[in-house]
Amino acid sequence: MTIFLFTFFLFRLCRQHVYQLISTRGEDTIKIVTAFKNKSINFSMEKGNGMISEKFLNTRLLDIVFGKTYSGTLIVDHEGYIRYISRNFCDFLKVERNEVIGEHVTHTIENTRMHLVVKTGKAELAQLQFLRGEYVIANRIPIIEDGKILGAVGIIIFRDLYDWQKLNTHIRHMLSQSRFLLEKQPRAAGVKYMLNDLIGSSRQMALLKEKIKKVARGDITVLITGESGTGKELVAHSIHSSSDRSSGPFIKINCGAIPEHLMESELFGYEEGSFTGAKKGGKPGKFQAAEGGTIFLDEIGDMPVMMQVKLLRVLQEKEIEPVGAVHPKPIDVRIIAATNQPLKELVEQNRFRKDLYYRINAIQLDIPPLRTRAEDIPLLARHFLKKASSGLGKRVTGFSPEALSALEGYNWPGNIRELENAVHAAVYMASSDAIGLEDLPEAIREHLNRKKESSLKERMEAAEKQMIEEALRAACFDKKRAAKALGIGHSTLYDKMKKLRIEVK
Ligand SMILES: Nc1ncnc2c1ncn2[C@@H]1O[C@H](COP(=O)(O)OP(=O)(O)OP(=O)(O)O)[C@@H](O)[C@H]1O
Repeated sequence: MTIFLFTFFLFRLCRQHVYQLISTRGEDTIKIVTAFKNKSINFSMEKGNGMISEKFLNTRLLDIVFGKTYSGTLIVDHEGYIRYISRNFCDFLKVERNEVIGEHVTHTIENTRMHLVVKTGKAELAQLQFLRGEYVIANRIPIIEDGKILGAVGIIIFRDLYDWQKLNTHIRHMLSQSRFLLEKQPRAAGVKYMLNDLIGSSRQMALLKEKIKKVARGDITVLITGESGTGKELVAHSIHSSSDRSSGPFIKINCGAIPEHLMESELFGYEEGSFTGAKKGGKPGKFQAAEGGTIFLDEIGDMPVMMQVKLLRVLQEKEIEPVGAVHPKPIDVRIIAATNQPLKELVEQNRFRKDLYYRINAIQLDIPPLRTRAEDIPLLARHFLKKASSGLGKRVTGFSPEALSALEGYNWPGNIRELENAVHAAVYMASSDAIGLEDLPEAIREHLNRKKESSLKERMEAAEKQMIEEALRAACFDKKRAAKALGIGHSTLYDKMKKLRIEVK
């Protein structure tokens, strides 16, 4: 609602300008006929060839109309060349007007889309634009006469810098609030993701989604395995939100992050007076908080052995024993566990209880590392690009082919988390609407360079091998003659044949 009102306010502000222009009818230069009704401005010129030129723009008049407002105005012609720019816009951009008139808009204004609006003929209203390190609100309206695009008017809204910074903070806050509300509304406590949030079209991902749907139905304990950053937590959320418990809570515990001496009370709660410093009335634990829902035990491999015994009891008896309680309490909670450690090896090293391992391992969902499903990378990268660009209010809409192929060729030791962070950082760095190779993190570019170097080396070796084999054949496999024909010494030929694994029967 707040965003709507805000946008409406900006919209009115721009409309006001256009009406001011309309009221200037009768000037011998431009007659502006209609305004925002069709999301475009129709200019009708009393003189001229239908193209916008300085001759037909009364700069003085436009300065009077636009000069004293809190918005910057720009007019480009049908090719995107600047024909008019208001003084306050020049001040904001820190450019001289006479230097930018006649320049292409892309040379003067970062992240502009005016040159695209004159191509599409479609208005873009109340868009966030990142300009000189700040967000501005931009309205870009094509100028159309008799169905022909003559140019476009761009209006950016700003006040003085201090006011603008306040507005900027306000917008960021509103954006994060609206996202938070949208995401939160349909989901139960603690639930962040649904099955649809699991992006990936590879065969492995399709199988995984099928398995999630199957296991979601019952109450059976599930063990999710996979390298760090592959999406184990996301899968746990998806199981919960696809299950009959989806309206119940989803409680996550990181078993590696809770100090051992606090774990029991954290998980099962405590009764009043059970230890010095215990709260009056006691305190419920995470299991009680998850009643009717799901508890997600992340990094279960890090759970202390003593706690493993207690957890096994919960699984078998479906009851918990809060610290200091006289009687156990029944509990209705589904358990999902996850680990990136080889639990079987931990069992062999007596660091994980065998009975608990068999109890939780009945259904195991293994998430494959990203490097084994490169076909998911473009889809994921575009998903994270959309997320990052809307979060940062920056219009970055795609990847250059080189950048995309570098992402596909990288080995992603940090898996999807690393890809998400890489795309986020690249959106920050991007200076056009497509992420280029130069915007990607150094690790990815270095990996690409190493691959290029090694492929050059491989190709050189292959060519060398071919030449030696040909020389050997031509010399009827007489090595001395072949070496002479190649212009190298006898022993050098031997070394090369050994290195390149060339065998002569
Ligand atoms: N298939 C996917 N589609 C979209 N986003 C994903 C996918 N898998 C993982 N992510 C995102 O990647 C990030 C890491 O995922 P998550 O925390 O679930 O990984 P994890 O395996 O639990 O990691 P760790 O073992 O380090 O705890 C999260 O931001 C998550 O939203």
